[in-house]
Amino acid sequence: MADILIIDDEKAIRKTLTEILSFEGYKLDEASDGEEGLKKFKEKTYDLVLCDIKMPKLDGIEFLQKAGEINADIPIIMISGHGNIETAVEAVKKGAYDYISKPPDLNRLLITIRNAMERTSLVTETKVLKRKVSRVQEMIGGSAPMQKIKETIDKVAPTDARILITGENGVGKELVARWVHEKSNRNAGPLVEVNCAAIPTELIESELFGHEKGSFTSAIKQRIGKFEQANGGTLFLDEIGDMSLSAQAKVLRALQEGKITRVGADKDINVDVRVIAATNKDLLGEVDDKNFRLDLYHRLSVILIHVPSLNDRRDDIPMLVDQFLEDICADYGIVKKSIDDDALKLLQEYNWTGNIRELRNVVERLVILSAKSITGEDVKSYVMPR
Ligand SMILES: Nc1ncnc2c1ncn2[C@@H]1O[C@H](COP(=O)(O)OP(=O)(O)OP(=O)(O)O)[C@@H](O)[C@H]1O
Repeated sequence: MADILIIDDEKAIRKTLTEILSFEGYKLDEASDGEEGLKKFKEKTYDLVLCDIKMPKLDGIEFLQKAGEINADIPIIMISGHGNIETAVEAVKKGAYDYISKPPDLNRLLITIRNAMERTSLVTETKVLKRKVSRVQEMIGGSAPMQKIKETIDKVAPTDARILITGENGVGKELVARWVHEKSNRNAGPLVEVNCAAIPTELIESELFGHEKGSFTSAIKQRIGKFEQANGGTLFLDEIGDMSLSAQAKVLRALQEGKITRVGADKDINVDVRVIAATNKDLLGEVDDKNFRLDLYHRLSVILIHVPSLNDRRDDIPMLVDQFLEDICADYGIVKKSIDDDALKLLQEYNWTGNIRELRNVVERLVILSAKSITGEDVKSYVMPR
């Protein structure tokens, strides 16, 4: 059932609108001036607002502007008296969905409300679709470390420099790699990803370099490897710290000579590939333990980008929460829920694993279990301290 907020200083108008709309099955809240209206608007996510233009304290136009800064997705319909049709038209230009005149005409009122709600669901649908077709997800975060990462990406992306991205699980290493590719001159070429930890040691060479038919028992047909697939583009070697020493030797050769050989073949193939690698391990420690080749480390780490854990960039949490709220509510096909300052503060102070997926899961849980506005109490009940 849709929630509507009526803001009008005339009690009689509020009463009439409430009667008509509750009869139609809407749930109503009332406010008697713009200031009270704004307070309610902040506390709860409405599906629609009906707002008078001329009111004490905060007038309709000011309300429209402030509400737009809080949540621009909620349609606002202005209620205009005789003397202020021009202002109502101006309000529509400034983003109001439409206006109705006083005294409200029943049919026009209901049709306008229904159309506005339909538009909201279209807007939500469009957002979901846009997100699905957009190539790379936005990298959220204005904290000092994130700003530095974004600056580094801008500087190094257009060069062909190899990059080693370090950081714990789920901190956004892959996203960094995607943005480097997107902002590089190779963005028309492919971005091919290999998760070195997920491939059994004995198959990694064939995965990276391909193989000829019959080169080993299960090689029933010829196969093109990831290096070849990434030709003209970028190869993202994720979890490089888990690669076997023999595969490391071959990767090193590919990087040194720009050539690869398919398993079981005797001729070389030239490849033009930019390599970006990522790891959650301390690679130099792995070198000390003789699990990783120092010469390969040097080849890969021309540029080093370290992505810090979420706990080391808590300033980004409110922005991430806001983005996740938007994404998750859009996925569920509901109007974006709001979150109050107490809840945000608790999330900002929480002891995270550092993995951004954990934050997303928590926001999803809060969206499912909380009312339209997520409060500090919700966080206390649904997000258990670890
Ligand atoms: N700055 C960010 N803004 C928005 N979403 C982000 C950000 N960083 C990471 N994410 C999201 O968090 C999730 C984990 O990110 P990603 O896969 O890039 O991390 P990773 O460090 O490569 O993880 P893993 O170590 O598991 O390979 C993804 O869904 C990603 O889109």
